[in-house]
Amino acid sequence: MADVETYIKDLKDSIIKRDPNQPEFQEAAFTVLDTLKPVLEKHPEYVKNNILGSLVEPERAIQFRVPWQDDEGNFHINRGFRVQFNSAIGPYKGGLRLHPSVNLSIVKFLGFEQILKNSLTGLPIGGGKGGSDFNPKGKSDSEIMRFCQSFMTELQKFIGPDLDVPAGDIGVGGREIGYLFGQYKRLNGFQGGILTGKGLQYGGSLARTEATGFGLIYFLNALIKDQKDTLKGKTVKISGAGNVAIYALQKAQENGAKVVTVSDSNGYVYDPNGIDLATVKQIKEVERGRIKEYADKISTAEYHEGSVWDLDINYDIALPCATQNEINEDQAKLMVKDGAKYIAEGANMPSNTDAIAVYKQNDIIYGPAKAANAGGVAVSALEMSQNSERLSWTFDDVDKQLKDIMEDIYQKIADADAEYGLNKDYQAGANIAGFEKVAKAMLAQGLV
Ligand SMILES: NC(=O)C1=CN([C@@H]2O[C@H](COP(=O)(O)OP(=O)(O)OC[C@H]3O[C@@H](n4cnc5c(N)ncnc54)[C@H](O)[C@@H]3O)[C@@H](O)[C@H]2O)C=CC1
Ligand SMILES: O=C(O)CCC(=O)C(=O)O
Repeated sequence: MADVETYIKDLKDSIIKRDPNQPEFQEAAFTVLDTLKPVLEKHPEYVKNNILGSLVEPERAIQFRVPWQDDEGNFHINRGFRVQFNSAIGPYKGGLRLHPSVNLSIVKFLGFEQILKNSLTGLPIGGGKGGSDFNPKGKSDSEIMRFCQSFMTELQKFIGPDLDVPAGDIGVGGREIGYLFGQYKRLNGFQGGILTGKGLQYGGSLARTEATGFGLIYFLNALIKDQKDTLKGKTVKISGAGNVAIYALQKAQENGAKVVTVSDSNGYVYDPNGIDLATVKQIKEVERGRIKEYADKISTAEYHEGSVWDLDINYDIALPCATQNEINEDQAKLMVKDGAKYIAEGANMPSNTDAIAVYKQNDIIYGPAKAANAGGVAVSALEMSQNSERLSWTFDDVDKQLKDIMEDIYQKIADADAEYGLNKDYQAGANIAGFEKVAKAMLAQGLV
């Protein structure tokens, strides 16, 4: 049997050889492989049974054509994906992303992260992810509807309430889930459990809209409390102005923090008086506008093109809630210079590998995405439970369960950190705690 170092190195080499053009997937997989070394030392059976070899290879990766017609009658062809990565502990579960950057590498990195994230929730859900390189920006409602109908016409062959349950991600919110659900129903009849993030009138869960952002703050609170500190009075930078960012902003403010930035892919607003939540909701949720418009409405705010992580101000907490690799090494160094003490990731893989090294070298306490943003998928799993029992729970009931789950996730990763002597390396703690449950299930189920 290979020693652990050689085993990991051979696995990385085989990933590079098989998938040379998948940098995002390599980044996600290599980070996990590197942090699992202490578990493999303790559990040689995982090496003997090549559990990690199975973990990094999706059970199934589906790619399909998505034809749709725009309002002027032109024909377009996009590419759709669903990667069903791992079903060891439950049906595949994870969102759908609509963004021009979507390709197999991005869907695989997201699906891979989802395996360990879903495991951390303690709920019976496996990992998957999907999406398309369709760009929803500037499209009319009818174009979005026609695209979603075409996408679901193909996707419906591969999903089911006990098989694979997609949800939203970048570019997929309540409107898109509604169109996707409608098309599924037209083809197969009403089956509430085939998607989550549904409207409240047809099987959605209260608090799913808020779940990822609220969950991020529940997680952050647990982490900060453990450092004998508090969120109250802290200055916070948030990136993004979508679903995750908006509800992180709301809950951070409810906890007495001052959030001074939000952003989109064009630029960011900095409001030293604190961002006005209602204005952001109006621009992004109602008008579907650009964040630049915030500065037209609020006189204390400045708008700048570019990345919010290049803004040089003193602050305490970073909450990246936009997209992958939005923070690089130099931006992480600026974070250190600006006095930030904590980072908790609302987006998936927003910090690149070099940025994470800077956090660790400078004692910035780092809450990694797969733990910090697990609230969305956790409430999705609660939506699945409500669909199965044909009941709807109250907002407070779901919110309370969400809070408990996020605190439990923090405890699991802190315990793993302590057990393996990781010295507050919560990234390794999250990977280890998420992996152990999946690995035990995979081992029990044999070579499948
Ligand atoms: N919606 C959910 O329940 C969950 C989402 N996430 C992750 O959170 C992140 C945000 O997702 P959502 O808020 O759902 O999407 P969304 O579509 O509602 O919002 C995305 C936001 O990020 C901004 N953005 C996109 N690309 C950007 C770029 N290159 N630079 C700066 N800003 C950019 C957009 O302008 C928008 O404000 C993603 O990484 C997603 O995978 C993670 C867990 C659950
Ligand atoms: O709610 C879900 O199933 C999707 C959540 C998701 O895509 C994520 O956690 O990144």
